[in-house]
Amino acid sequence: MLNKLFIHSQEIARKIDQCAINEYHIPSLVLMEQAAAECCRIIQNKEDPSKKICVLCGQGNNGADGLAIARLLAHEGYEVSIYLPYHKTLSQESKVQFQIICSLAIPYTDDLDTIRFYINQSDILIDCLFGNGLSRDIEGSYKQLIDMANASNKKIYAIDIPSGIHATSGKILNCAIHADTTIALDCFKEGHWIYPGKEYCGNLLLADIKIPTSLHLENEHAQLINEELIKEMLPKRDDHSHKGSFGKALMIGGSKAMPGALAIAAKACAASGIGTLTLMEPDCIGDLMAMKMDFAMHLRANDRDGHFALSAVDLLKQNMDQYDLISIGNGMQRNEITIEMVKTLLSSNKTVILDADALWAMQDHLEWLNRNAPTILTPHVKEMTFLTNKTVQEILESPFSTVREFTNKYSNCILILKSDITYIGSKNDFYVLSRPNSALAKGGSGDLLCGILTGILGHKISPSKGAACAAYLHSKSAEINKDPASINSEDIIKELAFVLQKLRKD
Ligand SMILES: NC(=O)C1=CN([C@@H]2O[C@H](COP(=O)(O)OP(=O)(O)OC[C@H]3O[C@@H](n4cnc5c(N)ncnc54)[C@H](OP(=O)(O)O)[C@@H]3O)[C@@H](O)[C@H]2O)[C@@H](O)CC1
Ligand SMILES: Nc1ncnc2c1ncn2[C@@H]1O[C@H](COP(=O)(O)OP(=O)(O)O)[C@@H](O)[C@H]1O
Ligand SMILES: [K+]
Repeated sequence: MLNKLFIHSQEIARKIDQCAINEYHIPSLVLMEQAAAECCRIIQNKEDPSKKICVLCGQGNNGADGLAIARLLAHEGYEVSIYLPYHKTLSQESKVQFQIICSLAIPYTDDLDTIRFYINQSDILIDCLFGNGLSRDIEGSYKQLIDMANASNKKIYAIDIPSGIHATSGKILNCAIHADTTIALDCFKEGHWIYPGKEYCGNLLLADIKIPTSLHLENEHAQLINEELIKEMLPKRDDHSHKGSFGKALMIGGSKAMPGALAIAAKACAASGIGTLTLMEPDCIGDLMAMKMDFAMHLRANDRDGHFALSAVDLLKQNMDQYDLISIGNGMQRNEITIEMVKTLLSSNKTVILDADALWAMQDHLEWLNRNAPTILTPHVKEMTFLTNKTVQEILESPFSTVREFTNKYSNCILILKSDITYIGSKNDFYVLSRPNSALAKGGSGDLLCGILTGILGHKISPSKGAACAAYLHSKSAEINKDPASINSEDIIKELAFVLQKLRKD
């Protein structure tokens, strides 16, 4: 049973396979048999044995997996046919698997017209043309096969990764199988979690092929966030505690035009268990904030034109030492004063969370991030353009390397790159959260996350683990039994209490 869901690049996944074979002495065919048995078990659980299955195999080891899967499915009583290219081009492992197929007399062909017939006769296709070894554009008969499979409208299971999707970039190399289900082998590949690769996977599952966990941990990896991981990491709350045990937070933000952003963040922070919370807001919204927030204390700063006046910078300098962690940005407005306040905070030794307008304020001052205390930044993809030289398109195409480049450069930063998939990186950890939910595709969702993050970081937890917990809590609390169009921040904050309770109890 896999308790950690690792994500690797093509190169590292290959290296891990090779290490398992050469250094741990697990024969390649043993790994393959394990992979085939798991795939067969998954398919058997979903498909009746009366179904006819056509397995499309390539010349490499993804194809060898396909031959082993075909054999096991035939053994379970499915009617199976196989496409296999000309014998001479096959990998060593494929040649062994092919001999077994021949001795069992399972029908196979390398002829495109015959395979068209087999595909039409089948209920299900299994795509084993290319896996982690795809290295260049697909042309010729392989392209014809992929087009044929996609046009057939049959249900398709892709093994390891849909053929045509590059395992690191998630890009389509000329054409790709559009799968209904993809069974990743041993680990996820980065390309499973980048568009368009993710979309081509359909329902994405992971098969454990029993490669030692240590091999994943000692190589560069990311982990997919799931409930088990969060249960392990979520900070406990000792009953013999006091308000000082759970952090003293200051949240800075708000303006006449956007008081709600700070209010939402503050409520989410309170609901996440912060010990004490103070809101620093411009005076013009002070009364409103006091009415909205029973729980918080208030540090009112002078206002000008509906936002902080310059004197807020001095007020911050005089007061900031009292707090353990400070967030800044929600509903704050983009102006020189925001830049000055961010600069002040980043010259301190406090844990700082930069959100929303505070991220804009960083665009010409990235050197401020070279500090000893942790800085947690929460950009959505557009805000990420303030922090790199990349365009939105380039960030979307390379989220793993975008985050890694940033955290390699700013080694005490934790970056939460937000979209319907969220990528969380630090110098030591990398987490990916994928729980698409249109309930969160609304203004204010980012403020909620910032509040939950501040609340969780008040507890004793490393900032990157805290960031992973906050991202999970945020999305899990938005999974409410209501139409997503109507789910609002109040609903999500209420649900958070039950999500936390369940995670801590189980
Ligand atoms: N024991 C193990 O190691 C385990 C491996 N496992 C399985 O192995 C899979 C990886 O196997 P793999 O490395 O053989 O790569 P695979 O994806 O089958 O294709 C490579 C072949 O395709 C060729 N080729 C590439 N691009 C091409 C193109 N555009 N058009 C045409 N040809 C192209 C390439 O040729 P070359 O580039 O060398 O000229 C080479 O011949 C992995 O996904 C998993 O399923 C698991 O069972 C776990 C244990
Ligand atoms: N379709 C979606 N599925 C899952 N999460 C989403 C989706 N759309 C947005 N989110 C999440 O909601 C939050 C939106 O943040 P942001 O864009 O900063 O919102 P705002 O600035 O309006 O508060 C992020 O955490 C993002 O990951
Ligand atoms: K495949």
